[in-house]
Amino acid sequence: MASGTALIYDEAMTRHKLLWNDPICDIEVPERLSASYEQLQCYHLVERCIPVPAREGSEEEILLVHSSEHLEAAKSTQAMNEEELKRISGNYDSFFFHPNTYHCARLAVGAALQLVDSVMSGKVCNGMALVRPPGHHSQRNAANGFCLFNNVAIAAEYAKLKYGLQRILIVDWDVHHGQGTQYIFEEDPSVLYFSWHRYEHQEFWPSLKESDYDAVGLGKGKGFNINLPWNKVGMGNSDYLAAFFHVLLPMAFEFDPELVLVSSGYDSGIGDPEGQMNATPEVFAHLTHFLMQLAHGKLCVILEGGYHLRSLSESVCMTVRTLLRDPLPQVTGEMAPCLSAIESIQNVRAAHKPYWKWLTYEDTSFLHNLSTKSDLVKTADTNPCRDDEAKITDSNGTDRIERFLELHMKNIVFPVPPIKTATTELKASADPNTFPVHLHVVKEMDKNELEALVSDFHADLVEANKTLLFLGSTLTILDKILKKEVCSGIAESPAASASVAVALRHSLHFGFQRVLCIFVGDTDIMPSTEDGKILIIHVCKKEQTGKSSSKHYVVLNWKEDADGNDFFSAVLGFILPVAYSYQPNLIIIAVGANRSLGISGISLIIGLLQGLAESRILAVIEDTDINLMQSVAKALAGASMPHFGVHVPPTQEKVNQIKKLRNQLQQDWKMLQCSVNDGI
Ligand SMILES: NCCCNCCCCCC(=O)CS
Ligand SMILES: [Zn+2]
Repeated sequence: MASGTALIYDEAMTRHKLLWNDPICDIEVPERLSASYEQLQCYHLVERCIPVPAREGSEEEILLVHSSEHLEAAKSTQAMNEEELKRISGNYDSFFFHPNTYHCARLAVGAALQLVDSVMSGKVCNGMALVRPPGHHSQRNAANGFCLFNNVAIAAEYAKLKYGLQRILIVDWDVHHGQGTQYIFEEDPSVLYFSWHRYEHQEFWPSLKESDYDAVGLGKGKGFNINLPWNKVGMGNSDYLAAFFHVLLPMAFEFDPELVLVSSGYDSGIGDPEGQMNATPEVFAHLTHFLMQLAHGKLCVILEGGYHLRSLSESVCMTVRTLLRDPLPQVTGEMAPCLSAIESIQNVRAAHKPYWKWLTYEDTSFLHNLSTKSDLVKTADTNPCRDDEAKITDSNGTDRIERFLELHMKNIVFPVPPIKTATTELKASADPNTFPVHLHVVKEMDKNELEALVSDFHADLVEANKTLLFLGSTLTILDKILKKEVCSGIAESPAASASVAVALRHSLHFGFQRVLCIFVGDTDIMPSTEDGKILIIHVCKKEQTGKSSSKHYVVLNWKEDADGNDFFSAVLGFILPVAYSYQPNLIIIAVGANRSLGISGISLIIGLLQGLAESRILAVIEDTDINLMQSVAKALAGASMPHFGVHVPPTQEKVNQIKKLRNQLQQDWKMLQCSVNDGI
């Protein structure tokens, strides 16, 4: 399993610059690259990455996407004087040439290809390429929107050709629609393209009809082009997370890509003059973390836009830190998507319903059927999504953004230590290669220390006759986590329910305010949760007599489908949104007897929830299945997800159960919202 993060940066790409006055293009400055790199150095992240050199993309590689006319036109600019450069630049929408542009654009292409090679060869697991000029607006025959060659599109074609890949996911979180990339792949089912973008009902550049949610791809490519238009500015962290939970991630897991490329534009971040959005840098750590759960972690992040230097730099650092598998900082802001975001999410889900199994069962419907979309334009008020925060990004807000970000980044807590998973003597740990990840083995708590602890706090929970010892490993590991000596841990227990009950009580006693417990399997002990300090999600086979779900105690009846894992939609569409709404300080994953989930379902939960609680996860395992222990250890240690078997969509009755729970709880846990029809 490859490890390590590549970083590609070449100072030569700073030599493309605007030579004349052009208020549209003057934000695409060389300092975008140097400031980002300097911030990475400042956080000591450069030295933790594996440096990979850029190279010039060859003409042949550029011709994978572009016409020879386009290539020749670009090549001819190297010898031009300023007047000629200005004239040829005028042939394109929002593009400028400099004598070095062609060379820089070839380096940007080559950097992207070097990154693909580093990941596909297993030299690294993932990486980031800091490049300019950007690429996602450029088309077969035209430069556009600061872009000359489409770096990410060429990287996708290159990966298909050289590595025979058949499923590549491109995630474009830049705030502009990568129409260039859409045009290149809209008939190609081997490339799933997802883009969200400021749209404002076609008011915002590039103001294209085909940037709307109903552009789903053409011919064989139908269903493989996903456009999520933002019809208001001021979108924030919760809007972006909801878009991942309810649109991108279910499709991405069903698509099961072999490689993930990110058109990583940070003009969707706060303070950017183009985007006017409110998402803060740490959200990019969470978005990156989710994508690392796909394609065995094979992820290539390639820079596109981002024009507020401080916002750009901080977001780049958040991305690289996550690629290095550092635990994620808590995401800030109210976990509630705004109405406009939910409308867009609902519409794009409805538009894609005919093409995706997981959607087939969801009774999504268009907000307004397409003919009345014009009504939306009339109703759309021009105010940004959240008036209060939007003030931060008003025009003369530059210095105020600096101050805001200065303060915001100071308040961001980076968990220490970076991910380290502890365990006590595991039966299997004798054989090191069964645990392919480094496990920090801790000494058991000694008997009298344990007796003192239990008798003080937990005697009522532990019947006298039960051997106290089994509590030992749970409390030993929990103590290490509470004291931040380790991030996560695995404890074996012959009675998961009792161990969990004591662990929950102990955590609250320690002072944690919100503990999320996901209990998989049958259990009888369910501690009281009414004060909101504990949220239980109980995944079990059979109907729990007399226990209906409530805000802090959710029962999810799920018996995994025999021939595959259908649990994706429950994790992505329900558990993840609830967990992110709750923002726990600690997560306890317990696996009791008769677990009704497969190992991949349990690993998926751990992998996706790891972004929460600063990665503080305690796993309490009753089921001594060695494969389960191994998978849990790998997931906790941040190793990328195992390959999930065949993706089977959940049955109608399982989807109905999720829908019912979503309707029942979406007022409490607002990240569950993905349509406005349910009378929000
Ligand atoms: N009234 C005309 C306004 C034109 N604005 C063009 C902005 C291009 C932005 C391209 C970009 O950021 C790439 S990521
Ligand atoms: Zn952009």
